[in-house]
Amino acid sequence: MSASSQQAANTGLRVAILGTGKMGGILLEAFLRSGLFNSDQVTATVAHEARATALASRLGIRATTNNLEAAREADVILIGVKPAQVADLVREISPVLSDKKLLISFAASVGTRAIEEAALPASLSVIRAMPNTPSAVGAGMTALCRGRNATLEQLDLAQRIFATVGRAVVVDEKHMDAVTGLSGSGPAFIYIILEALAEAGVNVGLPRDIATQLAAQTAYGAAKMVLETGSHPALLKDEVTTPAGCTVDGILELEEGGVRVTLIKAVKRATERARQLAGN
Ligand SMILES: NC(=O)C1=CN([C@@H]2O[C@H](COP(=O)(O)OP(=O)(O)OC[C@H]3O[C@@H](n4cnc5c(N)ncnc54)[C@H](OP(=O)(O)O)[C@@H]3O)[C@@H](O)[C@H]2O)C=CC1
Ligand SMILES: O=C(O)[C@@H]1CCC=N1
Repeated sequence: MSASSQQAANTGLRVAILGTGKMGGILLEAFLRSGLFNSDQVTATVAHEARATALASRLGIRATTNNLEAAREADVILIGVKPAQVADLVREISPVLSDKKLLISFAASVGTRAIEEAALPASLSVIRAMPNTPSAVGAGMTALCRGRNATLEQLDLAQRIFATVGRAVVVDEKHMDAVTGLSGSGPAFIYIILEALAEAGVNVGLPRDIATQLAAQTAYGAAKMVLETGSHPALLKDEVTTPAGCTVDGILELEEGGVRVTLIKAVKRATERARQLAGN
């Protein structure tokens, strides 16, 4: 059963998502679907009134452009604005922050220390998360780390929250930009690979809808094999590669095209950029 179809125990907590754009919207809808929060426990904020109105009427939640009001009533505050906006937003809501609230930022690049320094009180509990968009279908991957004031219980709460939308792991904060470059940006890299595989299927004569299905299910199956067998991907690849068969010919093309190096460089570039995003 996928995580999205599992009902989670309601936390009984009030939550505010400040910056409910693409990622925030995906998390919000998934949390509501899982039963983790009911619509009357959630407030979402955005920059534009029209978007707030649309969100409120579509999801039956309270949506506003007023961050202070939303944060005042929340036990858990999720931050999903652009990295360069995080510090200002935290300063804006500081008058209503207290030791009793937990702040979880899922903005790329912004460290827990920077958030703690922008916040009053200085003892605010901060957790940093890096989710990804497959959270929309319960197949998300989120990495979490805690700031200096967050307790293990709060980290556990954050892990339970994100586990309702997929897998959630705890990492050292020093790894968060690498996580961003790999699993945060990763879905975009995989979509390009799927698009290319589907195009390849069309090139060898398959109808596009079938080719897309074959490509996506093959990627899903291969990913599931890695996760569920625990086998090294190289060993699983060897199972497919019949001596003097056709797979090895395809692999030769991949190696000649530098697919490994290209993917390594893509994650490296995304990680390097993630390190800079808080600044601009
Ligand atoms: N997209 C992804 O795959 C992932 C994104 N992230 C992180 O999530 C964050 C948002 O990214 P994404 O969702 O892609 O971007 P979006 O541009 O879709 O979302 C940003 C949201 O912030 C809102 N906003 C802007 N200013 C304010 C403000 N002052 N107060 C309240 N809300 C405000 C915008 O409102 P409006 O809609 O009205 O313009 C918009 O809804 C980033 O920090 C990113 O690093 C993390 C993991 C994955
Ligand atoms: O592209 C970005 O900056 C965000 C962070 C990870 C995924 N999307």
